[in-house]
Amino acid sequence: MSRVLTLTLNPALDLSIRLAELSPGSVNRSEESSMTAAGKGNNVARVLARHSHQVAVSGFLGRDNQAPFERAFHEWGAEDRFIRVAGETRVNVKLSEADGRVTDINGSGAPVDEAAMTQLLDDIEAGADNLHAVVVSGSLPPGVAPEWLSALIGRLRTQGLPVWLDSSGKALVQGTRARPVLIKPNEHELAECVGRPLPDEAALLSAARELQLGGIENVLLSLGAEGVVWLFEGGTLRARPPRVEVVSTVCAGDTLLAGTLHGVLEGWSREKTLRFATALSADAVRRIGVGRSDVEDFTALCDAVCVEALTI
Ligand SMILES: Nc1ncnc2c1ncn2[C@@H]1O[C@H](COP(=O)(O)OP(=O)(O)O)[C@@H](O)[C@H]1O
Ligand SMILES: O=P(O)(O)OC[C@H]1O[C@](O)(COP(=O)(O)O)[C@@H](O)[C@@H]1O
Repeated sequence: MSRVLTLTLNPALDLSIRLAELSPGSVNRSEESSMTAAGKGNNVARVLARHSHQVAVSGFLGRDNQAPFERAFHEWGAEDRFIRVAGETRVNVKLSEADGRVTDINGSGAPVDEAAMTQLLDDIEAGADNLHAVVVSGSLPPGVAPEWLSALIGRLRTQGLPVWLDSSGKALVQGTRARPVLIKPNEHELAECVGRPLPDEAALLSAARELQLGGIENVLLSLGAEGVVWLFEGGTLRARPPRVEVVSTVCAGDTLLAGTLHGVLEGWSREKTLRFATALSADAVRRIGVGRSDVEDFTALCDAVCVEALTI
């Protein structure tokens, strides 16, 4: 069992709605809906806690609707170290249609002030002992600048902590400058990060390698249904998931990151780690929410993942 801190600076309540087909501009009827405590770091925490790691969750949480988060953290067995801020945590809407199409409507989040940012830094400094990894995931709320994120990652690194970063836009650009040990961009995020279009797989792989050679030890490039490419010093592994029935792709990226971190913390080989993480994220798309490894066919799912070494 390892100790992990997840930082979700901009958490969310995910309102997931399943419907046959979205008809914009008219009254739609849902087939199923649910509200879940989420946000990228929290989703990672949920998966890690389920795999027996000791997890602390932190970031900024709106005081006015914190009850469902507190219930969820308690249920997951995660230590709640969120800094409370004024107002409500955002609600993100996820519309999943029968054909697998997902429409995300993500809010901007509750504003965060300097005092809360200082409190978070102090709390991290006080509670960083014996951590095996820190996951920093998701977008930034109003008031938090990408440069602050970069400084935060720099500080964690100075404390000797391996930081895993999954973000987007300017936060990813600035966060990457502080050299986390791993980043997990999808293709759009990678293009934003290097500041140029990446029209095909060759362009994507060479941009990912560029970042890795520039000092990011691991780049985990996620490619949706096409799978994932893991670039590290001296090698590249590619994994392809089996075809699965798509219910919702929301949380697939968070599950992939959590599954990879689980394998690394367990000391597994990269091949075993990537196979597991790819299978876990394939399971995530079969359901609303994060992937599960306690399902009956999980071994078969792992066996069906195709892992190969690439020479790039
Ligand atoms: N349709 C799918 N079938 C099987 N696996 C999938 C599918 N979509 C995503 N995945 C898995 O989930 C991972 C993350 O998905 P991706 O969409 O790339 O991430 P993000 O949600 O961060 O954009 C992929 O690398 C892949 O392993
Ligand atoms: O912080 P962001 O980038 O707005 O993303 C938050 C959203 O991403 C999620 O964490 C899902 O992320 P992935 O689909 O990339 O795994 C949702 O739970 C949440 O609503």
